[in-house]
Amino acid sequence: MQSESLNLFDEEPNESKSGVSERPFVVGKVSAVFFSSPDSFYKVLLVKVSETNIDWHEDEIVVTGSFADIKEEQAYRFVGKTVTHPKYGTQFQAINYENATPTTKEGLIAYLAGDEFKGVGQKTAEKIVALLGTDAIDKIIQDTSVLQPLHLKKEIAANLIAKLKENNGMEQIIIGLNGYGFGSQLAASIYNHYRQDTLEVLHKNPYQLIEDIDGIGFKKADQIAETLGIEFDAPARIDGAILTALSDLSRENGDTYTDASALLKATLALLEGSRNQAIDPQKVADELLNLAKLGKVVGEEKRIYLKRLFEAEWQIAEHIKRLQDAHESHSFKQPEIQHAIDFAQKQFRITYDDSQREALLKAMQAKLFLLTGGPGTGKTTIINGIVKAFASLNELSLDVNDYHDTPFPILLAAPTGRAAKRMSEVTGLPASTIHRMLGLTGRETNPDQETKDLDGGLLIVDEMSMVDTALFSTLVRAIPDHMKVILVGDKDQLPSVGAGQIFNDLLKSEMIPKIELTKIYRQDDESSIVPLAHAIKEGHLPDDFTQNQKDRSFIACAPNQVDSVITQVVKKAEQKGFTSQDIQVLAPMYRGIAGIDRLNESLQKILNPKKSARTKEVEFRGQHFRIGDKVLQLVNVPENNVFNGDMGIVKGIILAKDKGNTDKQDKLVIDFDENEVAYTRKDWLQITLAYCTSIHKSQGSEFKMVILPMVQQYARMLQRNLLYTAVSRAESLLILLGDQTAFERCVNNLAVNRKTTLTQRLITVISGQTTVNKVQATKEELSQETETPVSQPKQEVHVPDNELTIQKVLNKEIDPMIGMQGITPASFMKA
Ligand SMILES: Nc1ncnc2c1ncn2[C@@H]1O[C@H](COP(=O)(O)OP(=O)(O)OP(=O)(O)O)[C@@H](O)[C@H]1O
Repeated sequence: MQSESLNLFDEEPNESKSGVSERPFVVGKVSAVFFSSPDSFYKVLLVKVSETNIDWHEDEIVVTGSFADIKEEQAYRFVGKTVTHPKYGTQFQAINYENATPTTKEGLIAYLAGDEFKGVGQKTAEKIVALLGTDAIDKIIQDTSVLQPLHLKKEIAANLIAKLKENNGMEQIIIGLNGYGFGSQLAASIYNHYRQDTLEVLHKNPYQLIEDIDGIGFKKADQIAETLGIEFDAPARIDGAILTALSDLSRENGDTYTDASALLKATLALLEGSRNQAIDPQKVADELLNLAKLGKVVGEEKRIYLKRLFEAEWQIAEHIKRLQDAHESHSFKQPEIQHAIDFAQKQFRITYDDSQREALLKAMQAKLFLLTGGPGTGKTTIINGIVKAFASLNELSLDVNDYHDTPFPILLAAPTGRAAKRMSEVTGLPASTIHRMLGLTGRETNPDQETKDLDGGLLIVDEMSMVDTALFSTLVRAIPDHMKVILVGDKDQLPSVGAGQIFNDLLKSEMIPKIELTKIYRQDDESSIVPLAHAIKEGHLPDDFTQNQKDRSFIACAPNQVDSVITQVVKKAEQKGFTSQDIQVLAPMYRGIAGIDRLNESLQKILNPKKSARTKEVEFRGQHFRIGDKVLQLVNVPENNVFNGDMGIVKGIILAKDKGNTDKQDKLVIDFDENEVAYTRKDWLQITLAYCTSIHKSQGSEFKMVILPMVQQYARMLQRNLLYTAVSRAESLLILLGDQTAFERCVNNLAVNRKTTLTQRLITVISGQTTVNKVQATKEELSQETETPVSQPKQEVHVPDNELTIQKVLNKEIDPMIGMQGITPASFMKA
C-alpha cells in the first residue's frame, strides 16, 4: 500500500548503501502505543526495529508523530529524522509513515483472518489472497466487485469492505496530511472538518482551507498549491488571496468593510510575497468580481465586505426591528413605573437625579434601551434600579432559591468572565458571559451557529463596548420577541477586539431609546481618578496632572527607566501590604523595553521570585511559570468555565517525571476563583503571565491599584480611548509614569472611527429611510436592477495604476447589487 507523500521536508536525505539517497526510515512492528493525544493525531510509539538506515543498534526505538489509528503488533515504515529529546533521549520523529503490513502472503492472510474482520477466518483469508494477491486490500478498496467470485456472505463482505475502507481511508488521509507537513493538531482540525473528503478538497483547492480551518493562512495553502502545480495566476489562488486580505484587513482595523484600493494592495502583497511573481492587477479585479458573483464577498457602492460581516450587520438591524416591533409580556403605565422607581429608590436608599430617573423610566417603557456613561456616573446603580423595578412591576421574586424548576427570569450577561463576575457581585444575582448564556464555546467559525434559546423577561448586557459584530448578531438572533433588552456600556472605551463598533453604532443611529449619564458621583468621595478619566474623555489633561494627589501620582521617566521605576513602585506597594492581585500594571504593547513581556519578567522577579535552584518551574515560549504566579487566560474554554480575560494563580506544577503522574505529561494547575483547571503543555498557549497585561485585555475589569506607563515608543497605540480605558480600570490608586507628552498625545489623538455600516442599516430597516442606494429594494426591483446595472459616480481623484484597474471595475462593472441578487434585507433574518 503506497501512500502519496509530497516532498515538503527540508531534512537532508541519507545516502543509502546502494548509493541512492534515501530519507532516514525505520521499519518495524509497533510493540506499544505509549501516548495517544485525545484531540490530535499525535502519538508516541515503541517500535521493534526490523530495518532502518539510521545509526541505531538497539532492538526498539521510540517513534513520535502524527498517525491515524495505529495498531499494536502491526508493522509500519516511518520516514523522518532522529532527534534528541532532553528528557527522553534519542527518538525517531516521523514526518510520515505507511502501513508496512502485510507485504507477504502469510502476513496478509493473518491480517485478514484477524478479529477485526468478522466472519473472515483463515480459510476465507487464504482464498482472498489466492485470488487477489498481496495487493488484495488496494484492489478491494478500488473496486469491491473483485470479491464476487468468492461468493462471500453479504454481511461478511460488507463488513470486510467497510472495515478496510475505514482503516485505510483515515490512514491515507493522515498520511496525506503528514505529507503536506501539517502538525498533528492541524491535521486533526482538517480531518474533523472534511472527514473522508479531506484529500479531495486539498487537491482540488487548497485555498479552501484558509476559509474553513483556523490556523491555516495563505502562505501555507499556497505552499501546498505550488506542489500540486497550481499556477501563480490561477483563479483559485487569487480568490484565496483576496479573501485572506479582506479578512486580515477587517481584523487589523476592526472595520466591517474595506475599499478597493486597500484590498488590491493587500491582495497583491500576499500573492507576490508568497511566490515572488508579479500578478496583473486586472486579474485580481476580475476575480473580485467573480467572488462577488459567487456571493463570497459583497460589493456595495465603494465598499467591499466579507459576506458574513455584510450579513451580520443586516441581521442585527432586522432583529433589532423585530424586537422593537414585538410587545413585552406585560407593559405598564407611566404612574405604575414611577411607583416602581420610587420603590427601588427606597430599597437602595438613594435619590436618583433627573437623568437617572429618566433612564429608569425609558428603560421600563422601551422594549430595547441603551445606557451609556463614564465611570462613576451610576450605570450599575441604574442596572440595579431596573432589576428592582422590573421585578416589582412583574411581581417576580429576586431570590434565586425560589426558582428550582424554572429558570431565573432576569438574564445578566457581559462579554468577559471578569465583567460577568463583577455584574453578579454588584447586583447579587447570577450573571454569565454572553458565550456561556448562549451555549457557545467562542471557537465557533460558522456565523449561523445554533445557540441555546434564551428564556426570561429581561436581559441586561453590560460592557457593551467590548461586543463585536459577530457576537452581537448571534446574540440578537437568540433573543425571543417578548424579552426586554437593556444594553449598557461606556461608549468612549476601546471598541471590541473583533470587527465593528456595535455599541457606538447603535447609539449613533438614534433609532433606539437611549440615555447618556454624565453626572459623576464618585467625585464626592474625593477621588481624583474619575475626574481624570472624564477630562481625558473630553480631550484634555487636568492642570494638576503631574501633581501628586491622594489617589494618583505621576512619575516622569524615560522609556528605558520604565522597567526600574515600576519595579520600585511595586516593591513599595508590596511592603505596604498590597498583593499581586491588588496591583495591576497595564501597558499598550507587548514588545520593546517598556513592553508587556519585559515588564512581566521584571515583575515576576519581585512578586514571585525563584527562591532556590530547587524551586519548581516550567518554561514555555520564553516565560517561566512557578507556583504562585498570576496568569491571564487568553481564550474562552467554557468546558472548564474559564474565559478570555480571566485571571488565575498557578496552584500546582506536576512534572512528567513526577511519581504518581500516570499520564506522564507536564501540567500546570491554575486556580480561577476556586475553579481549578489543569493545563497540559499543549494548552499553555492559552495562558500568559499577568503581572502586566494589555489595556485591551483589562477591559471589563477593575483593580485596586493600576500602574500605567506611557511613552512615545508606544507610537500608534497612543490614543484617547486607550488611555481612558486604562485610567478607568483603577479603583483606588493610579500611578502614571513615563513621558507627559505621550499622555498628551493620547488625549489629542481621537481614535479613527471604524468603517462600519450598521448605523445605516438600522436607519434603513427601522425608519424605512434609504441611506444606501439599493439595499432596501424589493425582490422584483432587484431582479430588474440586475438587468440594467446602475453605474456609480465617476471618481475624480487621481489613483495609481493598480487602483485605477479596480476602480474601473467598481465603477463600471460591480453594481451595488453584487452578491445581493434576489435578496432583500429580510433574507438576513435567521430565525
Ligand atoms: N443618585 C445617586 N445618589 C448618590 N450616589 C449615587 C447616585 N448614583 C450613583 N451613586 C453612587 O456613585 C457611585 C458610582 O456609581 P456606579 O457604580 O453605579 O457607577 P458606574 O457608572 O457603574 O461606574 P463604573 O463604570 O466605574 O463601575 C456608587 O457609589 C453609587 O452608589
